[in-house]
Amino acid sequence: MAMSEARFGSVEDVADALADLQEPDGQAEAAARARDAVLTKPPGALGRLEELAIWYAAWRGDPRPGLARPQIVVFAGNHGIVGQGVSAFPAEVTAQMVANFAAGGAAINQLARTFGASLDVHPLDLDRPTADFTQGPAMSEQECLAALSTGWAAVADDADLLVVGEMGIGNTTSAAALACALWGGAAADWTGRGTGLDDTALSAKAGIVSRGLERNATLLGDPMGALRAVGGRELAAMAGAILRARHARIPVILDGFICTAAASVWEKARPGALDHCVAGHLSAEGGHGRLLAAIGKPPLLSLGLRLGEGSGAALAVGVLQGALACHSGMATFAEAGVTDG
Ligand SMILES: O=C(O)c1ccc[n+]([C@@H]2O[C@H](COP(=O)([O-])O)[C@@H](O)[C@H]2O)c1
Ligand SMILES: Cc1cc2nc[nH]c2cc1C
Repeated sequence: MAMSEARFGSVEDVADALADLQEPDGQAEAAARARDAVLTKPPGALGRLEELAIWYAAWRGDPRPGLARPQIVVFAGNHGIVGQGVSAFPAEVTAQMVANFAAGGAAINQLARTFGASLDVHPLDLDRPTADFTQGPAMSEQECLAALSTGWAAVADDADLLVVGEMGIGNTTSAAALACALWGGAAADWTGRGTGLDDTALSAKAGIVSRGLERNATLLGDPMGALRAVGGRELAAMAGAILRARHARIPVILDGFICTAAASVWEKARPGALDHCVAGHLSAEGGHGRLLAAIGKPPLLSLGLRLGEGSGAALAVGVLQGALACHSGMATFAEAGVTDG
């Protein structure tokens, strides 16, 4: 993308976008709630599906919505921190998995097809990893803005649901550092096994997260500064896509630990900025539960997944499809001639 086309040329552009957020449609929400109350079921019997459908109706401005064009976008990035031995897999797997996505062989390809979602994959400068954040900031301001802009541009205007996912060997280390910078606590609270570290490597990883936070301390007071200091290109791109979705009133299903860490930059900068998002699932990555609690989002699913790629969120698309099929398709008590309770 030419620089002149980039959505974010400066940090001020990002602050402006965050200051100017769309809100849900209160009338559609009230009408959806009224409809939910007269559907042929005991009140509340569809549990969290009911609030889920009403939430979606409010963001779409339609009290009886369908879900026709779910879009999954996966961003891939490489991380200098991998040189410190923080992953069970080598950095080359990031590009190899991008090839696997293109060939249709990854889990997310199967899940996208299962739930009728489009799938776009954006590799971000894979042959130019971010800097090792124990040595200095992972990204320059311009690198971070370029990745945010790529994410912003990746969202289809006519999508009616967005799932953002990622692929990036080493990115659970970045996500742990970002979560710790934003939400406080000890590095070990946020550090998990990623692709499968043993106990020794896990405690070394927490030490590396801690060193990275000390090294970048001057940048961490500001959420955007934290994103560029210890994040990565795919994290910034996910954040850009999530912000664009808010501007287009496209509801978002968040995926696992890395996706949630990236999204939480906006929640920290402006509480409520993620009101258009739900948490798709609870990842097995240590720290994800704590992070979901920090942003106040209970997960829809808890299946022990720790894959990334948007996989947990893609499964939750099926839950939302079910919620909307019931909400928009069920008969009312009056229509069905069923006696109200
Ligand atoms: O989504 C999650 O919660 C999640 C948890 C653990 C690992 N991952 C995936 O595994 C990769 C990062 O793991 P690691 O060990 O290389 O930091 C990256 O490609 C992620 O998509 C993803
Ligand atoms: C094989 C593999 C597939 C992945 N998909 C998302 N993260 C991943 C990490 C690895 C190692």
